[in-house]
Formats: sequence, C-alpha cells, structure tokens
Amino acid sequence: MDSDSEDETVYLLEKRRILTEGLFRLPYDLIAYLERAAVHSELGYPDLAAGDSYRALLLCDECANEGFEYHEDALETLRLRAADGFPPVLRSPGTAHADLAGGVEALTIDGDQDQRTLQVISAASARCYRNLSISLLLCGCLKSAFEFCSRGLAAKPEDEELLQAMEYIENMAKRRLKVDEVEINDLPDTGLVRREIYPWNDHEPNRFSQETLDFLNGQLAEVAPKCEVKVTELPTLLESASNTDDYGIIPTNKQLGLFAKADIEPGETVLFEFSLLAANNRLKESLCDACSSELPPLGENTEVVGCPECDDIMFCNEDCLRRAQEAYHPAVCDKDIDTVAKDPNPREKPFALYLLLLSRSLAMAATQEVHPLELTEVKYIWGDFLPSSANAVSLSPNAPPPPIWTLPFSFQYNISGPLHVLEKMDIDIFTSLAEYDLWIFNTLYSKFRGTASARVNKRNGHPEVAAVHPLWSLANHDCNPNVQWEWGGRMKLWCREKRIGDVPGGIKAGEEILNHYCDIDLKVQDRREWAQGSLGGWCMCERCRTEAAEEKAQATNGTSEEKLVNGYAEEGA
Ligand SMILES: C[S@@+](CC[C@H](N)C(=O)[O-])C[C@H]1O[C@@H](n2cnc3c(N)ncnc32)[C@H](O)[C@@H]1O
Repeated sequence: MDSDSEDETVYLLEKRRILTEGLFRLPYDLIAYLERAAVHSELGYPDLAAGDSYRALLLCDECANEGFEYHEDALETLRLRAADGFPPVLRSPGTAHADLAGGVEALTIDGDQDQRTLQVISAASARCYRNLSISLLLCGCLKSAFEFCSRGLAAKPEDEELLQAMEYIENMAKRRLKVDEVEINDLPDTGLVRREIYPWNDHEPNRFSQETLDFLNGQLAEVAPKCEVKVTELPTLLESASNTDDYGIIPTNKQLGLFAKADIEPGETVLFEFSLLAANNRLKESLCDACSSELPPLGENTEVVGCPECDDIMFCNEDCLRRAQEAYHPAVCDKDIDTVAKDPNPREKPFALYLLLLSRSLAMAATQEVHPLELTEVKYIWGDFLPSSANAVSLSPNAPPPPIWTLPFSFQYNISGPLHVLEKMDIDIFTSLAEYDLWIFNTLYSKFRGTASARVNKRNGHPEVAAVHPLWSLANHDCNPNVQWEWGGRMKLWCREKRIGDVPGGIKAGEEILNHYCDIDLKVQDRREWAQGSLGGWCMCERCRTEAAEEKAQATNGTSEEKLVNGYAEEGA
C-alpha cells in the first residue's frame, strides 16, 4: 500500500468510527447507516456495506409503516437528519442537490413536512436497493443481488443505477454458470469475503501473551491435567499440491499447540471437555439441547428433563438443564426459536449448522450479558485470519491481482439470518449494534469455521450436530496422530495404543499432542483433500510428505521401466 492509500484508509477508518459512535447515540438513523455503507464500500468491505444497507432498508420500512415497532423513533430521527435539506448520501454521484437517478423525479425539499419525509424515504429505499444489488454482487451472492435489484426496479423502473446493476448481475451470472440464458433459481447465492481481525476489533487478545497462556492453562488444568498450551511454529500451508513436498525447509508461522507436560500412557484419557457452544439441525429430534447427545428412551427411571417454561426442549438431566439456564437458555426460552435453520436442504446444511452455532453464541452473550467476542468459549480460539493488508483491494492501476478472500458468505446466513434470530430473542437490533454488528457475526463465523467439529448422520452422511470445544481445538493435526477423539456429549481425547506402522503409542512429556482432522486410513491424496478445509491448506506433515514422495518415485520408476520395456521391444523388432 502506498502512503496516499494508507492516509486514505486512516481517514476512512476514522470516519467509520465517528459514524458508528453516532449510531450508538441515534440507533434508528437510517441516513447514518447509508453513510457507513458508503465508507465500508470505500474501505473494500462490500459485505459490511450490504449489512448496513439492509439495516437502512429495514428502517425505511419502519418509517413508512405506522404499525411497525420502531416507527416513531425511526421517523423522528429521519426528520432530524433531513431538517436542513436532502441528506448528501441520498444524492447520486455527480448530482448537485437531489437524487435524479433515472431522471424521473426532481425532489422538492420545500414541500410540507409529510410530503418531504415521504420523498426522503423513497430516495433512501432506492439507495438501499442500489447498494444491496452492487454490494451483494461483489460478494458473489447473485441471487440475493438479483432479488434486491428487482425490488428496486419494481419501485423505480427507470432507475439508471439499478438497470446498470441488473446488467452486471446477469453478465456475472452468465460467466459463472457458463450459460447464455440465466434462470433465477440457478443463480449462485454464496461467495467469499474478507476474513480478518477488523482494524477496529479491540476484542481480540494477543494469543501468544503470557496472560493468554496462563488463562488457557488454568482451564486446561481441569479438563486436560497432563497438557499445556504453548506457542509453536507450524508449516505455512499452500492452497493445493505443490512441489514443496521435496523441500527440506518449509516456511512456518507462529500458532498455538497442545503439549504433554507429563508422560501419557497408551489408552489414557488426555482431555475430557464439555461445551455448550453446540447446535444440531434436527427439528424435534431426541437430542439434549445443551450437549447434543442422544437422549435415552423415556422410561420410569429417566433422568431426562424438559424446560418448565417451553415445549419440546429437553435435556439429558438436571445438570444439563442447570448449565443451560446459567449459560444461554433464558435468552431463547419460549421464544419460538427452535425452528430457525432446522431441517435445511442438504446443500445448505453446513451453512445452517454454522448459523445455529452463531445463534447459540448470541444467546450465551445475551444471557451472560457479555459481548459475543468476549465469551470465554470464543475469545481465544483460532480464526484463520489473514492480515487486513493482505485482504485489501488496491485501486492502483499497477496493482497485483486482487486477493482471494476466504470467509464463506451469504445474505441469508450472514445478514438476515442472525438479525432474525436476534428479533426472535426480543433484542432490538438497532440499539444493540455494539454487540451485534455484522463484523461481529463475521468474526464469530471465522472462528467457528476454524475450530468446530461436526457429527454426521450415519444414515445419510450429512452433518447434523456441530460444536466448538475451545480447548480441544488447540491441538494441531498430524496424519500420524498420537491421540484419538470421540464426541458424544463430551469431547474425549485419548492416547492411541498404536501409531501408524504398528508403532506402540504413548506420549512423552514435552511432546506435542497430535490430533487428526481427517480419516487417517485414507491414502495421502485423499487425506490431504479431506483435511484441506480445516487445515486451510495442503497437509505438509511428515507422513504426507514421505508418502507423497514415495508415490512420486513409484510413478517415475514405473514410467522409466515402461520406457525400457518399450526400448527393448523396439530393439528386438
Ligand atoms: C483447530 S486450529 C489448531 C490450533 C491452532 N494452531 C491455534 O493456534 O489455536 C486449526 C489450525 O491450526 C493450523 N494447523 C493445525 N495443524 C497443522 C499442521 N499439521 N500444519 C500446519 N498448520 C496446522 C492450521 O492453521 C489450522 O487452520
């Protein structure tokens, strides 16, 4: 980044800070949301621009509909903001004092107050539709972009910006689907956005500080008394196969890892962790709401209990009910929330499970009255973030290719879904911006995607239960692991009896706890493909490198033997 763009970024970040603080003071200010959307766009965060524009659109609806919950507050704020004239953010670029996009209406700012307010609302909702169309297109969410663009065009059929946006969406859809005619239901609706510690995120701890290590080791003392967390160096993984298998030295990066602080015997339990940060996507199934283990059949001696206040929510026993009441259940008790993201269509199952984990973390934050990023289950976990500078989009004509963003994103699962959950929890999504802003949802998703484990349905192989076990997730992967894990109510990690090649198990004090993120019985290529998602790249463990080298040597030998045979045949002929 050159110094001009650095200055520009500093200026925009300050503008963003001021606008956000303004929203804390005037939470129903749709104009401030549109102003912040413009800043987010300029900073290169189209997802955050879409989030702000959607909130502004909701506030336009609040202003326009008398019966709506925040009608008075939203309207009063809008009148305040439009008191001195037409807010500049509603003007199209290049127009002097009114929104003339589409050339259809010159807005009078001197009419009676109601008339003027209606004009401002109409111009604001048009701005929201334009922003949503373009920002969602940039995030790869073509179907949602198309839908918002169509809604905008229904209200303003001649709007030039919307007509232009529709053309972009259709062209992009044709390119992505490789077709000449686009069918709306086929439009892709997920994409990738920046995965980073946002420059304004002051909730992230220094994961390598003594304070963090002491805190985590204090927690480990209870669930894994023979383990400690330490700072370590891990290979920096590439996205896919490369010739670095043969390299003696691979670049590394600093991360955390779990280490034995005393000898551990084969078969011995290494870690036994309970987590309430768990979720399942089966509607009306017999799973404990707290720990997600299968409930035993109901009988006379059953310990299974229900919440006295709400239907159908069951817990293994009084202990799980008590933990739920302390940690998250009051925020969702009797709130008709158990249908959200349940029984999704198979293609959406992973996204839906992450939304359910996010919902659980929001319920935990609301019940415990802490910021979601300050929850102990969340604060210290790995998020696979890239530096903001590596994600930034340069506007310079000599810039290198744009960065590849890595956080999966959709309008439904990142924007409207979490807001829907909060509304179900009776949380005012406007006055709670400091706790429930979109960048916070994105940060939570980054962390969950870097650490959650899922259980699949044995019948259809689809993921149906997911959980984050913050201490278990400190263990790194190796295709020759020294531990084995199983999750059913509690996450259990125990020392393997045997390592690969029938080598006897056992872990010596000081050695790293080596977990496995894939099925280690597979061949090297399949293992690497399986683990790629959770590792964030191509596995470079010793076993993978050795086996890949052996396979390569065999393939090369095979080819030269073949050549020889052919050669003899030719000579003989
Ligand atoms: C669940 S976390 C493991 C704990 C993590 N190292 C930490 O600092 O909290 C998973 C991440 O650890 C890193 N990791 C784990 N095993 C690795 C390995 N064998 N090689 C390289 N990176 C690894 C990857 O970045 C992966 O995305």
